[in-house]
Amino acid sequence: MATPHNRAANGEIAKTVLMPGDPLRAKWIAETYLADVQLVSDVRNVYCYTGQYKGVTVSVMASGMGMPSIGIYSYELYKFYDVENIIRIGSAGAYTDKLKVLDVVLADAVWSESTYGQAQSLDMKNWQYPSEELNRQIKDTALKMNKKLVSGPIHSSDVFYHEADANDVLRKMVDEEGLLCVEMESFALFHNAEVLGRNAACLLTISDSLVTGEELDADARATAFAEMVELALEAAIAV
Ligand SMILES: O=P(O)(O)O[C@H]1O[C@H](CO)[C@@H](O)[C@H]1O
Ligand SMILES: O=c1cc[nH]c(=O)[nH]1
Repeated sequence: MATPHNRAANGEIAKTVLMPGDPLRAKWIAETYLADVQLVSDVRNVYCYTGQYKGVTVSVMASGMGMPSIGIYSYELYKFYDVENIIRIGSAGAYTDKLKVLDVVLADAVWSESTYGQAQSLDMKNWQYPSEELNRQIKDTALKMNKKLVSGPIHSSDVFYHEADANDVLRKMVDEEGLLCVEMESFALFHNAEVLGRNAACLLTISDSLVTGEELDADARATAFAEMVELALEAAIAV
C-alpha cells in the first residue's frame, strides 16, 4: 500500500530494514551487499531497496536528515508496511577523544532536546531507548564477528550548526550525562518504535571528532562504513 512518501507495494519491504540517512549510502549498500535487489520506492529520491542477504530478505531505506524526516519514514514503515525492526546506520560526531574516526558505536540510550516526542504523542521525556533484544543481537553478532563495538548514551540533536552560547549549554549536558557522540535521528526513531510497539536500534560510525577536528570527507561518508553495514546486515538476518 503506497503512502505519500513511499511507493512500495504491500509485501515489498522486509520485516527488518537498515536505515542510513543518505540515499546514496542506501544505494551503495544495496548494490554492494544484496542479491536479487529491487528498488521498491524512490519517492523524493529517498531510495528503498529490497534484496537477499545470505538468503534472507532485507530492505535498506534512507531516512533523510533530522527527526521530522526519519519520523515520517519510520512511522510509515512500522505502521503501514508492518516492518518489525529498523536498524539505523548513521554517521556521528564524537564528543570524546576516546572515540576515533571510523569507530562504531551502538546507542544504548539517547538524550535529546528535541520536542519530537511531545509533538507526536505528548511524551515529554528527554530520553529514549532502543529495543533491548535488537541491541543484544547486535552485540552478540559483533562478538561473533570479532568487531570492536562501543556502546553507551548518545545525543540526538535537532541542530547541526550551533552558535557558541547554545553550544556551551549543550556541552554541560554532554559532560554531565557522558554522551559519547551526536547524530540527528535516533530519538525520533526510538520514540516511534515505542509508540507503535516495534523495535529500533542505532549503529553509528564516527565521521568526525568534535574534540580533535579529525573528519571524513563527503564521499567517504557515503561509502566508508563497511564495518558497521556488515555488522548490521549480519544482525538483521539473525533477528
Ligand atoms: O549519516 P547520517 O545517517 O545522515 O547521520 C548524520 O549525518 C547527518 C548530518 O551530517 C545527520 O543525518 C546525522 O544524523
Ligand atoms: O549529526 C552529526 C553527524 C556527524 N557529525 C556531527 O557533528 N553531527
